[in-house]
Amino acid sequence: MRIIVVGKEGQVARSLAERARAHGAQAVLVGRPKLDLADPSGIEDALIDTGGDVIVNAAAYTAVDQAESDRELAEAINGIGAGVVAGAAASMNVPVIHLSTDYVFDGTADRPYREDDPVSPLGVYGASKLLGEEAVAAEAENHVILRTAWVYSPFGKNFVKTMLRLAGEREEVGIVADQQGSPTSALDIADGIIAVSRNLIERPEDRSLRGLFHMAGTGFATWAEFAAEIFAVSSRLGGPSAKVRPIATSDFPTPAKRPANSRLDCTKLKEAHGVVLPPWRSSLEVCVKRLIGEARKEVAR
Ligand SMILES: NC(=O)C1=CN([C@@H]2O[C@H](COP(=O)(O)OP(=O)(O)OC[C@H]3O[C@@H](n4cnc5c(N)ncnc54)[C@H](O)[C@@H]3O)[C@@H](O)[C@H]2O)C=CC1
Repeated sequence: MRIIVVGKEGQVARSLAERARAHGAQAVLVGRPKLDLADPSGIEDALIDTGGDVIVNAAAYTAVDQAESDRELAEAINGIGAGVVAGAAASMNVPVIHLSTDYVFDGTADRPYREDDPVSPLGVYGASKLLGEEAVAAEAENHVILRTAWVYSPFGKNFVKTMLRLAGEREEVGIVADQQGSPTSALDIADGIIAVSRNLIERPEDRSLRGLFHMAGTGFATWAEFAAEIFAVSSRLGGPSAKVRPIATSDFPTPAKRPANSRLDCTKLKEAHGVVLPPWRSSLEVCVKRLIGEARKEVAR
């Protein structure tokens, strides 16, 4: 199976590149300058030129706060560009897997969100990702949209790397304790995407495999609990650690509002695709171990 991955540098794109081989698959990454989601004119040609059995769109405008003052570009990349990728997949007659976000919800529900719950994004980023969901569904019948949340990995910028850096600089960090979600390893997302890809290719007529699904790490936490676990694992491994001071969202104002409840109910994915991501704590341990190991190697060099 040859997977065309849109995006070259992102957490999910790099995780797909790393995990594909372990699954006997090949991931071919295509991104700027060859494919720019903000420039629809070159997208289909770049995808046809790359060629593959399935397209995964792992690229997006992901700067949540910056998007508040950059609506046009966020909508071009996350909305229009995503639709053009899906349209190209349809004309190539291959399935498309698109990534979306918990930020399509306003976070006011008192239980984990299901796929058919009403959407109501709080900011420009969430609204632009919702446009993308609608465009993908309109352009390609043979699609899967995977909403995920709180993504971290050994790659790029993310909460785990930020916490480990801060632990090296401070004794205490203030972390919001009134937002809940599921920390999700991009490496687990990659494993999940590869399993979903195989299902789509092996069962081209099965409609239950197509459509919208939630895919996040198993179990829930607040950001403060997530940070405390990062420090606990790091400290066990002899890495940097800090004390977590729980704070309220209102103590940490940001340009974009975040949902208080980002919990995603992933039952539909399990029932249709047989995919369940591992408990968030076990995947977090793998990532922290790897980051501390890499930092030690760097120092030894
Ligand atoms: N990071 C997170 O916590 C969450 C991410 N998601 C979604 O998951 C997907 C993957 O996210 P990450 O890997 O964390 O993102 P990332 O921010 O690590 O990577 C985004 C990638 O998109 C590429 N990109 C940006 N603009 C582009 C353009 N105009 N043309 C081509 N490529 C472009 C970047 O170069 C980068 O490779 C995205 O769709 C994101 O919206 C959903 C929920 C949470």
